[in-house]
Amino acid sequence: MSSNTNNNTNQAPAGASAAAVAEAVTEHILSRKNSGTQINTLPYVPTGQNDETQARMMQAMFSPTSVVAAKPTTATTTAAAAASHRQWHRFDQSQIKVLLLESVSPVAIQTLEAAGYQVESVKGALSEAELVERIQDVHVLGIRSKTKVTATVLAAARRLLVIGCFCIGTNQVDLAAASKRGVAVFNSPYANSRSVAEMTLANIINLSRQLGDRNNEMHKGEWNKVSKGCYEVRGKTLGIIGYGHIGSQLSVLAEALGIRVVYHDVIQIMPLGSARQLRSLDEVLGCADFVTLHVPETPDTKLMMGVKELAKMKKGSYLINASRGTVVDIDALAGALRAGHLAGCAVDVYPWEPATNGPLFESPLVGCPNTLLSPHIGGSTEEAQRAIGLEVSRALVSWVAEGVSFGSVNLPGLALKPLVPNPMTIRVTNIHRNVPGVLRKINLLLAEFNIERQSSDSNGEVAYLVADVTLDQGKLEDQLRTVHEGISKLEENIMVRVFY
Ligand SMILES: NC(=O)c1ccc[n+]([C@@H]2O[C@H](COP(=O)([O-])OP(=O)(O)OC[C@H]3O[C@@H](n4cnc5c(N)ncnc54)[C@H](O)[C@@H]3O)[C@@H](O)[C@H]2O)c1
Ligand SMILES: O=C(O)[C@H](O)COP(=O)(O)O
Repeated sequence: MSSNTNNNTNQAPAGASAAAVAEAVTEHILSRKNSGTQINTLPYVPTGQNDETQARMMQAMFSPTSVVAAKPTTATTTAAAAASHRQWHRFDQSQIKVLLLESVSPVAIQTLEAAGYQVESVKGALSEAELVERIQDVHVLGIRSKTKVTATVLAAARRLLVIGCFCIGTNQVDLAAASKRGVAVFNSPYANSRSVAEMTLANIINLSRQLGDRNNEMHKGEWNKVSKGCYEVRGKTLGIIGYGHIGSQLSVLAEALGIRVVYHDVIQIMPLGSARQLRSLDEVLGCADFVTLHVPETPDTKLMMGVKELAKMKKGSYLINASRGTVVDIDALAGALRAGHLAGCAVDVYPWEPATNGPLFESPLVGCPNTLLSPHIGGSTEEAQRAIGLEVSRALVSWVAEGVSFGSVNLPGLALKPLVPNPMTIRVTNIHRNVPGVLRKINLLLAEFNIERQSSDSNGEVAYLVADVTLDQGKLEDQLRTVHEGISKLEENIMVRVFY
């Protein structure tokens, strides 16, 4: 294998400095993005190259379209395999850079460090401009609900392979832009559902007994023993909007207290216990003593509780919002509370939330009667954060190290068997545009080898294919190159990675 194996036209000339090499690679990536053409760099690096070539090829290797990962060394790897792999500059897990924001659980840091990655953890969220600056060399980004990953951020994320949302919601990520760039997004779909359901139940009882107001008075030294306007929750009606993981969990807990449960959801969902699905939001608003929101942030749920909807709620009823701040018109809610139409509210999420802890919160709800405000802590329990930390960090490692997309919220989820422990078997993974004929082109490239297994699935505009392919003894280098280059050059290609 000659030292001039990288035949991309934008590569730095021989003898170029490390800085020039980095520039050349950057330029190459930009030109690809601008022109829509595909990167044609060789991601695997033959040994025995001079430092410059190594540096250049490492740069190429860590561009997002051409990472090649090696199988982690396992007990089953034979000496022959090791010898064979020694011909190549292996993908080094310690090169993977992880940026975690918003105080992600320490258990996630441990998992990612155990995988060999370089992990940087930041307490708060970052603004778009800060993230654009920080993300350029990052392969793995971990966030919670606050950090917005916009198309602009993604455009700056030249090396990004994956985003982990260490929470349920994924509305903070431009999922379509991520898919188009071959960036997988994972979340934790239900590890904090129970925590939110329990807090909502606590809020229902607290509102019904005006415990927030009594607590505030006592802290000011005021003894105010009253029963007027305070009720048991037994026999009252709870209206749940969004009967998903959280809504249905709450339904069960509430019925155990003797609360009647009705719900509204855009899809037909089997009621748990004695709960009843009503036909419309209005029907729920008209009969519930407590209305609680558990919908995702979507164009349809934006301001779904506005002036009109609040007016349709029963006089003296209560509203609880632990979903997303955009779902409720917060000025209208403050108006309904001050006018005495609503008897109270509990709010955990806001249209604007501070990026860090500190005395930064402002809201029209401050000072409203019987109003319980919490700083977006519905899912913030030790149990939930630990479970989320483990679940998401494991998904990130499986994606980076083996191309496993199962559980991805933006790419088709393929549950894959582990890599075959055969030194000649490689795993080819390819994200491509979902257009007619593309699978035929890929399979033409793979056809001359033994395909051990293959899966593919599509998800609107994007499809994902994984093939475990056994190459021929002694021809690994050439065949790897043929497969990688061939797929890279396809006009439908978004991202190709080969694991060996
Ligand atoms: N406060 C917190 O800390 C916290 C924690 C976890 C989740 N959340 C928020 O709660 C939301 C719900 O979580 P989940 O796990 O129950 O989600 P889920 O996806 O399991 O359930 C959401 C339900 O809402 C329904 N829905 C969607 N649009 C609707 C509409 N317009 N009208 C009625 N129903 C609609 C869906 O069909 C689904 O059944 C999350 O998307 C997240 O934004 C907040
Ligand atoms: O989407 C979620 O899971 C909740 O809103 C919790 O978000 P957080 O991790 O930022 O507290």
